[in-house]
Amino acid sequence: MTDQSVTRIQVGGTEGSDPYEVLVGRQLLGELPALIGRAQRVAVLHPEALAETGEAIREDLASQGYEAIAIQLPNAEESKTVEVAAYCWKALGQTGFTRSDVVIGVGGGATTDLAGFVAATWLRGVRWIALPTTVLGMVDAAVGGKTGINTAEGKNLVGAFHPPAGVLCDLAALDSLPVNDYVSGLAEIIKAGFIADPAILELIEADPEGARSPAGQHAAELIERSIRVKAEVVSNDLKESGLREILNYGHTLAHAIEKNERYKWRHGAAVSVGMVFAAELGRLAGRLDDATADRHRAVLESVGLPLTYRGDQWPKLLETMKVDKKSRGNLLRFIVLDGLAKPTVLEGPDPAVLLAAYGEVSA
Ligand SMILES: NC(=O)c1ccc[n+]([C@@H]2O[C@H](COP(=O)([O-])OP(=O)(O)OC[C@H]3O[C@@H](n4cnc5c(N)ncnc54)[C@H](O)[C@@H]3O)[C@@H](O)[C@H]2O)c1
Ligand SMILES: O=C(O)C(=O)C[C@@H](O)[C@H](O)[C@H](O)COP(=O)(O)O
Ligand SMILES: [Zn+2]
Repeated sequence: MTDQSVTRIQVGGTEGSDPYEVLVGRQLLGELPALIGRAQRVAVLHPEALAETGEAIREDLASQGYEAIAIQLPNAEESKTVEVAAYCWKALGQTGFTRSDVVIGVGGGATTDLAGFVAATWLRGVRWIALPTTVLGMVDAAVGGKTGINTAEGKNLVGAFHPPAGVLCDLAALDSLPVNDYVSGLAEIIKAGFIADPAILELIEADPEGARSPAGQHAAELIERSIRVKAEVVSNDLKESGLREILNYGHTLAHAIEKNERYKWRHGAAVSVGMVFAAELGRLAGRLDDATADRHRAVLESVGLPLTYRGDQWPKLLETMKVDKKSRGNLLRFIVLDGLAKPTVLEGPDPAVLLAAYGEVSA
């Protein structure tokens, strides 16, 4: 892809929601006014790490005549709390934010989850635009309209389905991302490879070192392929009545690990361990062949993602997994693979099989 080209990926338009586009390219801010539409006020929500970017966007919008405010959020998972949401509601209230005004979330997945949630709840729902600045935000969090915050009991337990009006993925933003965060986003890209698009796995396996950098030869292709996987799924099942659950591959254990680590682990790192666990669960349940299960370890390790977690934590993790959103009553449900790109649900696995699968990821 040349610097000038912009890829447009359509999303949604089902279940009463408006369709929107995910744009991937560079210098996309010129697209903002069309997305903002006739709003008078805009609020630019950004993390501390992107203070300059947030202020530059605010100034640019103010110079175009919008009443623009910037709301600075804590970095990373610390922003996904009810206290931070309340801080934003207060700022919107004091600015006189009405139903025709627009929230803009500029940052990683934590920022866009929080910004989308604030937009979903303010006046029972105002428009919002996502400007993801991490790989993970571009390929997953900003697309699909899942917004939310954490509670003391677990990850993303409060939220709403509230799709954005548009998503602008400016690849230049990735140049300032620490390598650890870039690699964390690869976990969701690899997830897309295992559940739907094995060409992703082949691209990474051919050049794992290149995959770790935005300068890598296939960076844009990996991002676009993953967005297409997500767009296809959420366009067919926005509110997760079935199909969308496949995007939760690896997440049942991952969310329990994140909570156990008080959200100091990056989401992608936890998803990496969670996918190895899910692969072992699939294998032990007689669904997944050995080669595909082993391929998880190989590709995740090749880019530097973790494969194991503390063995002594199983009872706590199991307890947390019970409030996973895929659970139904006392029934635990996991996404596993019947084969490469063949995701399916495993309901109520034998506790001994669960424990054995955890043994395979225990450090
Ligand atoms: N809604 C969804 O469908 C969905 C999907 C996947 C993940 N998520 C959520 O996304 C979150 C993880 O997102 P993430 O991995 O992007 O992490 P993040 O949002 O926590 O960002 C990681 C760190 O990078 C900083 N940062 C962001 N962009 C930067 C840039 N361009 N340059 C320098 N620093 C930058 C952030 O301030 C933060 O400190 C989790 O809360 C996860 O639950 C949501
Ligand atoms: O979009 C989805 O649906 C996903 O499951 C994508 C996940 O990568 C993402 O982490 C999501 O936030 C998890 O959703 P949750 O409903 O399990 O909180
Ligand atoms: Zn995720």
